Amino acid sequence: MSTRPYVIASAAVSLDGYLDDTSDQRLLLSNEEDFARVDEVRAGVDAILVGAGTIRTDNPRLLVRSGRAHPAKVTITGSGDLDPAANFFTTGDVEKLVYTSAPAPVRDRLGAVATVVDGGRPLDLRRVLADLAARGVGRLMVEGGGAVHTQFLTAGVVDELHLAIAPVFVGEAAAPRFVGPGRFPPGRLQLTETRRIGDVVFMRYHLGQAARDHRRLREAIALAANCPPSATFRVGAIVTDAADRVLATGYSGETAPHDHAEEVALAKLGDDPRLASATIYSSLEPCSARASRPVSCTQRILDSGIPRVVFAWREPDLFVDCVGAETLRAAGREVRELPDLAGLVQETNAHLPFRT
Ligand SMILES: NC(=O)C1=CN([C@@H]2O[C@H](COP(=O)(O)OP(=O)(O)OC[C@H]3O[C@@H](n4cnc5c(N)ncnc54)[C@H](OP(=O)(O)O)[C@@H]3O)[C@@H](O)[C@H]2O)C=CC1
Ligand SMILES: Nc1c(N[C@@H]2O[C@H](COP(=O)(O)O)[C@@H](O)[C@H]2O)[nH]c(=O)[nH]c1=O
Repeated sequence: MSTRPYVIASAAVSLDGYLDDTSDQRLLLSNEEDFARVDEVRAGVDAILVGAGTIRTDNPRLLVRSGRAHPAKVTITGSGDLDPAANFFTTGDVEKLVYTSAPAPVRDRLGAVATVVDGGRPLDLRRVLADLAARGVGRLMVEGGGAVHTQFLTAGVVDELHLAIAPVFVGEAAAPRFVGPGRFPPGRLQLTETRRIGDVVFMRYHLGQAARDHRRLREAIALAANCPPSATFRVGAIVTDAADRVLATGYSGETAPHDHAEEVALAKLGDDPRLASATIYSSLEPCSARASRPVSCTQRILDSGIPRVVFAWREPDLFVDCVGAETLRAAGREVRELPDLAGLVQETNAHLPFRT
């Protein structure tokens, strides 16, 4: 069972690594097009977190500009030195959560405008994240500032890092840096995207387990290219062990026309004991009902004991109403959806009349 949300850390930085300058005016490092990209990311998460320092300095609204639903807003503070009239609290009809190491005085100050939650003393990020997950936050965007980014990265709780590099120098020693000193995750991050956005360069990295998931899921998606022509979904699946070694692969129609990718891969493993700590990657959400065979892939995964399921594309309502992800989660399995890769799966399934 996942105990924390999927965490995306996001920042715009100057060429010399600063988040802002020391002036009273907020430094706009992103350009218009890059702010639109940030807006897309905001629209795809359940909550946005910034540190109390950012609320004091920027007075941000943290809303989605493009008319879609606003995510919840989250902050962390020790002092509770936050103005109840700040935009963070007064804008957007959404939940505002304040995690603090001093709940009683902070509740006195902010209890009327936010839900104040005990974050432990000292504040424990994993406890904060577990509480957010329990409140239904599956995806969290962390926008900063520097103290917050440093702590999330050094605590090893960041899955994706989004960095926009702006073509300016700040050059002030007292300005906030993207991160301060600390014990960061060792080794090189996995660079998964670079994009030129006008004069800004956008870079996306995956870290830790998220990097392994991203790589294996791309491989599963690529397997679907082997599927024979069909009037149904073309899907690829890979089962890995706890050390990320491939145990089995499968693709739709591999051994018979009605085969699903997951059932092919699972059939190759029988009741292999390594399934008890395995992950199954599938380009499509595992089916929960099917016309061609009596047992769904969701049921086969449950029967196999596999504790983790990672998929890219939530099944569109073309043939049946799929509740695979919900069913697996309800049974206590960890389910990771990587919607950023759904477009690749849709390309492989362009023969089907789904709408995006
Ligand atoms: N370019 C960009 O993308 C972004 C830039 N920024 C910039 O970053 C700057 C702010 O960064 P920074 O000053 O580092 O502040 P942060 O936004 O990182 O907030 C730091 C504050 O958060 C609270 N906090 C952090 N960790 C803990 C903890 N473990 N326990 C309790 N409270 C904690 C404390 O609040 P308290 O003091 O109340 O106890 C602390 O002072 C601003 O200039 C802003 O413009 C911000 C976001 C994005
Ligand atoms: N300056 C800066 C960012 N700043 C972030 O945006 C927040 C303000 O958002 P809003 O309330 O929507 O105006 C601010 O508090 C900080 O978290 N973000 C970026 O992607 N690029 C930028 O150049």
